[in-house]
Amino acid sequence: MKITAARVIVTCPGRNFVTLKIETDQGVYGIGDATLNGRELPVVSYLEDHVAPCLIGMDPRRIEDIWQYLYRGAYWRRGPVTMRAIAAVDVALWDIKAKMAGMPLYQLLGGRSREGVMVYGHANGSDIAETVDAVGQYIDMGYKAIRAQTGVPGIKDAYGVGRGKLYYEPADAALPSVTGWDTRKSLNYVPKLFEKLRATYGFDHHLLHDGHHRYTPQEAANLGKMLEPYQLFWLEDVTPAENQEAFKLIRQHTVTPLAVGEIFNTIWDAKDLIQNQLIDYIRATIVGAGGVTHLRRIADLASLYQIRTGCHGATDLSPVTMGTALHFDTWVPNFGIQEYMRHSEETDAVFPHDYHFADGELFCGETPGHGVDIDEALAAKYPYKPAYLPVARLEDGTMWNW
Ligand SMILES: O=C(O)C(=O)C[C@H](O)[C@H](O)CO
Ligand SMILES: [Mg+2]
Repeated sequence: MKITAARVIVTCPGRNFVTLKIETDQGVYGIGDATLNGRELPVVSYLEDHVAPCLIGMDPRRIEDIWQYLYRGAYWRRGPVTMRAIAAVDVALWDIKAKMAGMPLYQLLGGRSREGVMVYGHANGSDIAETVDAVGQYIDMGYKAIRAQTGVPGIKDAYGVGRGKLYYEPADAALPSVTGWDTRKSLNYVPKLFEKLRATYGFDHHLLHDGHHRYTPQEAANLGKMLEPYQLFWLEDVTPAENQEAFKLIRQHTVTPLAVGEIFNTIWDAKDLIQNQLIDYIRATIVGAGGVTHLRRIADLASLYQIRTGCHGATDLSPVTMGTALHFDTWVPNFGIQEYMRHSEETDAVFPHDYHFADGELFCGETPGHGVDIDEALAAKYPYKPAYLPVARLEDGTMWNW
């Protein structure tokens, strides 16, 4: 069996997606996602110019060997561009293998560990009152877990506060828009949101919050401590994770569970945090961390330390990643939760899929493969449109972490 073509499809049904389609001499094809939000085109070139020529003629059943060929063979290891390209190939090959086996992907991984996959949705508002209402709407829709982000008086466009309730999309401008940040104002305001949420809805639902890399380790520890009475499911990316020693300080001061990893690319980014038990949830996902083959290794390492998975699932991860992640989540023994930001109707139409939402959970389908396809004719109607993530500045103009 041989790979005959590896084509990259770029489409923008409301936002940009980069998709790889691998075709074989037996008529079976596989689909993988390679989207890198705000920096899409280098991955297109990496795949078209440097990966596709090597794949032609290879045996698509040799998933592990092809993964090692692309990882070791590039010499230049790791990084978001390389690892997204590898992820796209890996997912397309798992799709092919599962289709050939006539099985849904989770069966090849080891079979079902659970029926549905608990997801969390994004509730946001411009202030506490609006965010409390938004959380109520998610509770009414059946969600068991909700991430709450509020605008903060005096901060321009705080992270996580979108315009619509269900379809938040941060990459919204042809050049990066400038948002604001003020740690003092945020530390004064965010705990009040969770106080109000628990007073309004009680403690039956899981609540989550994303610090989006904004706080220093000391401020992060302070926030974690202030949030303890509200029993969060997790506090995410509360400080940047380049210096992983920083998490020791946070850990010493708070029992609020910590989640990190949506920007991690490999097991090497996560290894020290996992082995030192400095986090509770690992957020790496299929498209970011080298596909199913590599994410499985990260999850297995995490399981040794009772750390659970919480795959990134923002809208910049295409339905191909979401579908594949759901098969992964259905199998992985140390599953924690899956992020679920809904895609727009246009995106769902370009990527027909068999997963569905019910009662706060997502369910992968039983179609052989990962269950997500691409309608190429429809995709062609939505050409690539430059879109950037915002940047953040402090009041005095200093650049900060968005
Ligand atoms: O979903 C989250 O937790 C995020 O932090 C979303 C990211 O900002 C988004 O995926 C960046 O492209
Ligand atoms: Mg996040």
